[in-house]
Amino acid sequence: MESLENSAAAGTVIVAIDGPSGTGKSSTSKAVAAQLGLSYLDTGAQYRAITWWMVTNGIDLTDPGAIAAAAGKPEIVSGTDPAAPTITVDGTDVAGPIRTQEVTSKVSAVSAVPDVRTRITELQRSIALAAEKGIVVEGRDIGTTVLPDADLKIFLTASPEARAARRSGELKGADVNATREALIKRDAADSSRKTSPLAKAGDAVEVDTTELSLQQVIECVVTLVEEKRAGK
Ligand SMILES: Nc1ncnc2c1ncn2[C@@H]1O[C@H](COP(=O)(O)OP(=O)(O)O)[C@@H](O)[C@H]1O
Ligand SMILES: Nc1ccn([C@H]2C[C@H](O)[C@@H](COP(=O)(O)OP(=O)(O)O)O2)c(=O)n1
Repeated sequence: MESLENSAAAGTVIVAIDGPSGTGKSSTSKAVAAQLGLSYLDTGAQYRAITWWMVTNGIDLTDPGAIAAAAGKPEIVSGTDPAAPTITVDGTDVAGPIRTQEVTSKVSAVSAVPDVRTRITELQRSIALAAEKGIVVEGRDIGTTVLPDADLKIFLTASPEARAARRSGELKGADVNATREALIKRDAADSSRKTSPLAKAGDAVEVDTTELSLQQVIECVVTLVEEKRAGK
């Protein structure tokens, strides 16, 4: 891999934002990238896209060997404009289909398979290297594994209750308790997998968003990026 420090030296900034589901990673990352003129990458969307392809192609998702054998097949392309992020699989726009309940319930099993992670991690690093002005990359293992040399690492947290309330607000009519249980189950799977689990990097700044508005979280992260840029 070409050193990501080269791009940082050229005046770009690489920001890694990790955390569990519903902590505000996507909304915060998109807004921070837009405000600072940076690219934006939703790595969860990539894991969802490969999961959608496996479901659509009838891969047995109870068999890690079958998942690994198919991991290299789909071509996943992410558009990194924070104002209009896109995701395609073999040229098909999958922005809608990757958000279904079926994909959400299966994505942890697919993303736990090492061959899937190797492939998607390579893709993520090449996208980060290509970002001329820098990039905000959000996910679960960005600060720990994908971009360990990121200029700034943020780890967002929030209580399960706050996260479930936010998510069920999005899924109209969804039961908050059921949403909460599903979130906790997915976080546990993502945190306990052997390869590159959801984890806070030792040098990440933790921001508890439970009592903060989205605007407050955005301002906090923008300030941290500006401080980094100013060399503080
Ligand atoms: N600090 C916050 N306060 C209230 N709602 C928030 C906050 N941060 C995000 N949200 C809302 O919660 C939902 C989930 O946020 P999202 O950014 O998708 O989280 P994640 O990417 O971590 O899963 C969205 O509807 C978003 O608008
Ligand atoms: N860097 C990443 C990003 C996501 N994943 C996996 C684990 C997550 O449960 C799924 C979906 O991620 P996504 O960020 O879309 O999830 P939510 O927006 O929190 O619902 O992908 C991962 O393993 N590594």
